[in-house]
Amino acid sequence: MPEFMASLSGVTAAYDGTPALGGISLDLPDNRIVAFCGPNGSGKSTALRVMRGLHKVESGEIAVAGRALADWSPKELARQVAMLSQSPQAPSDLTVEDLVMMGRFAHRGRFSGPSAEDVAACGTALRITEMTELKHRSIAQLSGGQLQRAWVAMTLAQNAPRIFLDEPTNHLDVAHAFELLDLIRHLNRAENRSFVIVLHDLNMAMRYADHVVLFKQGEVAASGPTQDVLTEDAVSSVFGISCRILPLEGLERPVIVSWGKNKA
Ligand SMILES: Nc1ncnc2c1ncn2[C@@H]1O[C@H](COP(=O)(O)OP(=O)(O)OP(=O)(O)O)[C@@H](O)[C@H]1O
Repeated sequence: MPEFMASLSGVTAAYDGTPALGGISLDLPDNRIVAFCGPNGSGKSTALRVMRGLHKVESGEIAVAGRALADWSPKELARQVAMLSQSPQAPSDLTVEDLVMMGRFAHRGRFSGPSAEDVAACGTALRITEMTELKHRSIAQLSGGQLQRAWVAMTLAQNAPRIFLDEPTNHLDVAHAFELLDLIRHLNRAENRSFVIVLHDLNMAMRYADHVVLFKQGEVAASGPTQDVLTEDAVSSVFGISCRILPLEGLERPVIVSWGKNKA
């Protein structure tokens, strides 16, 4: 088993010549929940996309599961890493069940129908995301949070050992956000699946992540075990806000309290 689910060395990336990643180096531990945190536009999504081979790097090296990204075939990589991007698109007349079945593309032959294994994987993904009752509904007729859960189900149906999720709690109410993160923790602890999750809620990152990468302006400001990275100084300096990190009785990890840019 590889030590790192992904390693980046001196990776630069750009959009139409404008830099988005300025030479980042990272080793992301395998079998862990890794959170990417940082301000808007700091490079979190771009880092995920280059790690999944969806955006070309300008320079630098990337390895996934101990093997250079360029050495994976697209289908092999899809079996290895499932990714949910921030604003995924699909035809609106698809049903939830059709969408989730799309997650099985890496396991299916070009002209073959779904196998018993495909059907079982989709059934499990629908059940664990609580979408079974809505499986016949068209995706155009879902609420924002239901649609997000349908996309998460599609990503989980891929049954990849490594899963990248870009803001998976988008549109979810607080209870469903906790449920999703509990599910991620269960899939990590019970099935050894590795996750990289982009999270804006620092308290969610504090509670659920084993490892945090803090991005700032296309650079890595800090990367390491959650409580070593999410310190008052680091959060204040990366986000430009005042905060305190306080223990709360009954919780294993402390909570981050911020009152914005002003001093108390
Ligand atoms: N498709 C694109 N075309 C041009 N520039 C882009 C594109 N996507 C991102 N960028 C730019 O690249 C930089 C990094 O963006 P990225 O989406 O990686 O940041 P992020 O940390 O994920 O942001 P957010 O928290 O807002 O989702 C930003 O300056 C952004 O404007």
